[in-house]
Amino acid sequence: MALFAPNPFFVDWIRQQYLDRITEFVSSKDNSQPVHISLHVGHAEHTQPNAVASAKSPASGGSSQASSIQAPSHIGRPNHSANSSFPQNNLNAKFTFNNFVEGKSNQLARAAAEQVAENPGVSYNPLLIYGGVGLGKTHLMHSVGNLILKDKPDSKIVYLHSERFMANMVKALQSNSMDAFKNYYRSVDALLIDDIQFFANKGRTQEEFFHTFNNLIEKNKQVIITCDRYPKEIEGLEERLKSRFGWGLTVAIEPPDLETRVAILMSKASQSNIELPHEVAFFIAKRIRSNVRELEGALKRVIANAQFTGRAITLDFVKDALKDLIAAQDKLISIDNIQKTVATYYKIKVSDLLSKRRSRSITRPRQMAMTLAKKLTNHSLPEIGDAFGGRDHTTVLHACRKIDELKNESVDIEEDYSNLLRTLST
Ligand SMILES: Nc1ncnc2c1ncn2[C@@H]1O[C@H](COP(=O)(O)OP(=O)(O)OP(=O)(O)O)[C@@H](O)[C@H]1O
Repeated sequence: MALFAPNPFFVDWIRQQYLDRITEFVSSKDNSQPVHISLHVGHAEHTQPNAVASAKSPASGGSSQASSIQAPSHIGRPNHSANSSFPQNNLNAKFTFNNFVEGKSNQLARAAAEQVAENPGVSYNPLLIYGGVGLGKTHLMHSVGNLILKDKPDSKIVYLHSERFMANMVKALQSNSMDAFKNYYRSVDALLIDDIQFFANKGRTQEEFFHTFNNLIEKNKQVIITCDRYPKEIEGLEERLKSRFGWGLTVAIEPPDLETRVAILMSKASQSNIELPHEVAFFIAKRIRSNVRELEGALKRVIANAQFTGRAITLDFVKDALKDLIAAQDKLISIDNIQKTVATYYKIKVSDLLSKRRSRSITRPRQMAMTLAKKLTNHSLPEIGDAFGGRDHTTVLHACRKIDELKNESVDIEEDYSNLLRTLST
């Protein structure tokens, strides 16, 4: 026996809430053979000639069309207008593990995401990926969803931005359909929710998400969350949520290093069937350091310009095509800017960084600032030394080595480095 409903949401909702009771009801009318009821989207009279029952949308009154079997009158119905806005089957098929370029900066996040995709609800739950804008958090999230779907095509995977969760909730509140809202989000196999920082200071949304989250985790349904910073740093996010986010695994994505940026450019170019000379990829990657989205934007601009003018993609051509973008980037991350950011972070003065003072409280921030200047600007070691009160290039080299070493030994230094890198790169 087949039951029809007007949309996938309604089908899910009936399955979750009423299928057992409907089956029981139908069996009690006809106990000559076991009753199996399947649920479909559509209308019995249009789609399946041999169907015997059709659950109608609330607007149409809900009576059975193709047979005398009536849905029990106590079955409530969700508000249709609110439901139609719930996201479903909305993964971006373009984002997969295959086209996600791995580098040191995203290795851990990628490995964790792959684990989750292979064992949803079991490995790490929730999986929380955080990092600056345009670094591939959403890409990884969709990759997990796409892989789960490939293995289990019937899974209900819902991806949505935190703002959409809030908007759906507000709509449900307005239309008196909170039960439908709750049922929908608590019936998924995996909930992928992007940019959770938008929940800051939204008490009611956090409350609702808290219960949805608990419900899903209790049922071993996978939750994946992304955030633009370490969640504990979000002001206005309830402690109980922050602590729950830490139940599973929290992984960072850092801005990619030069080699990874080159690899990403080569990969994106080849996806667009463009042969990108290696020196050109290297040039773009060296100049555009902020994030992968910017990198992709630069490449798209180069490709469009080349196609428009019919010119070959040479180094000179690219320098010209990207000159304003590169000037803007250079302005954004200057040694000056790095010194100011580092001084503010460690609550010292910029003049301390440039001074001859050798106390630990000044030396470490100075070494950190030099290391960041080396990583984020195109200045040479002597230029950086000069900018730090006329120091020698070997001092800068020593600073870079020292910070690299300390990053492996001290969680605090590692965290300082990541925080500063993120602040400066976004
Ligand atoms: N390692 C990578 N390999 C291939 N493409 C990448 C990689 N990292 C990021 N990208 C691409 O960069 C673009 C931006 O990535 P994405 O939207 O996932 O960033 P995000 O971290 O979610 O940023 P936001 O916080 O702004 O939402 C996407 O087109 C994505 O495919």
